[in-house]
Amino acid sequence: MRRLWVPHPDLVWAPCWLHDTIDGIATFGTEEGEAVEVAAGIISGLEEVHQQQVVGLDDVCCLDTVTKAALLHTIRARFNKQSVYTWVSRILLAVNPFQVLPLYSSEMLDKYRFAKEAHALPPHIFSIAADSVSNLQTSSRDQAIVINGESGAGKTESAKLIMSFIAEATKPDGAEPSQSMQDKVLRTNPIMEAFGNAMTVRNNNSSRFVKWLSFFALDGRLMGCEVQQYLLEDTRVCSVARGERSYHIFFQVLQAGPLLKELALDGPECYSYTKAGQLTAPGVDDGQAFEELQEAFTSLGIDAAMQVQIWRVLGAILCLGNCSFVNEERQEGVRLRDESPARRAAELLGLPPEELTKCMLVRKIAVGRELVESPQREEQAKSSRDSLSKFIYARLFVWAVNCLNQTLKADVTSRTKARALGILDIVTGPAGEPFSA
Ligand SMILES: Nc1ncnc2c1ncn2[C@@H]1O[C@H](COP(=O)(O)OP(=O)(O)OP(=O)(O)O)[C@@H](O)[C@H]1O
Repeated sequence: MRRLWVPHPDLVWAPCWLHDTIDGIATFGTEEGEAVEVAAGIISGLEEVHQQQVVGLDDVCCLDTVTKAALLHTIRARFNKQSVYTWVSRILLAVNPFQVLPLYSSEMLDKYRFAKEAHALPPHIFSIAADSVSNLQTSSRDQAIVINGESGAGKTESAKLIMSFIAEATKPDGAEPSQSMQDKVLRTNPIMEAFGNAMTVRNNNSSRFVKWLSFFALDGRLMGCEVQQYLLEDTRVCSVARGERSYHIFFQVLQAGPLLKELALDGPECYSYTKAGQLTAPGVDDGQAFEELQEAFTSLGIDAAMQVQIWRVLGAILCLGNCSFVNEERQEGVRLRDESPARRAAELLGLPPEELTKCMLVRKIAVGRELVESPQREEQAKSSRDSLSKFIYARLFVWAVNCLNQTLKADVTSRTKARALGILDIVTGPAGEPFSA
């Protein structure tokens, strides 16, 4: 009986046995006994199934004949056995299991860490990490890992697993975990996620920026690390699509009762920027995340007083979002409908309220060498308000990243001699289009 790759409504391609062809209709049967009918005319264009293509080989490049169907089925057959990783030569394909699998224990980490040839072991994210660490230690060349996929594919989780591996594999013997550079590196995660992640319809903890992380190692020891962020989706500060949420950090701050009292802030249902979207994100515990964020800041040298300054800036952005405008009577321009949100925003930022208000109500135009002020219309005032909020948020994010880098940086002499290992976490669209903010 012939066995062919047949178009399937759910599986896209399925390996099927040809049973019969009657009146121009070919009837196939899947391995599970499901009947699949296709027009007999297409049979001549279908590929033969080779046994090797259905067993779920570790490496797609070991297939004698690689077709889209064979590639897809290999990954599917492996996934069904809870093997979420597959090699394509030295590229690792990872399928998000959306469940905790027993794949990342310390025993597993050690298995890859101490293997002579990690690539010879079953495909695993630790194998990629082990390879790059070993190359970092033995070769004179810098290393880079590119993690790429759609939103929700598991890039951030993969990056975190690689970071944990690197932290463990480069830890000096006997180092106190809580004081080590390794621990500091891992502590960047809650901070980057609080400022740069948000709930979207595809992922409740979606990174809304591109992250480049560089580790610097000298003689196999981690000397420092640097985080760079690009293309933060700043529009999310002011507006979100249906079913989505603004950045986690706003909701983390707004759930902290005593802090709200201290800063005279209210819950997320009281601010235009937060109430425009979802107030909670399933699976995201804002309270716990806020505790982790505070611990991370503290351990990276950003003390409680500085943290309050950060919460004040965030509070100010929320208050700015509550500013609305009405047309002036009998003259051009608009005024604030209610002055209290702008006044509160100014207080939190430590600015004169009239200066902050002017940024929204008045436009400055350069005429020759002079700056001329002209009153704004309502839409223009709203746009200025939102631009200001986005600008402040983006600057705060940059500032937080710079603070992390100050704590994590290797000194210049060791850095010039050190080798670098970079990790790029970048999203692509469904058809592999590059990211755009
Ligand atoms: N290896 C894994 N094991 C278990 N669950 C995982 C794994 N990878 C991802 N997930 C689950 O999938 C969710 C989405 O993963 P992740 O945030 O890493 O996606 P992403 O590709 O970074 O998305 P985005 O581009 O939107 O940031 C995680 O919150 C987690 O629940």
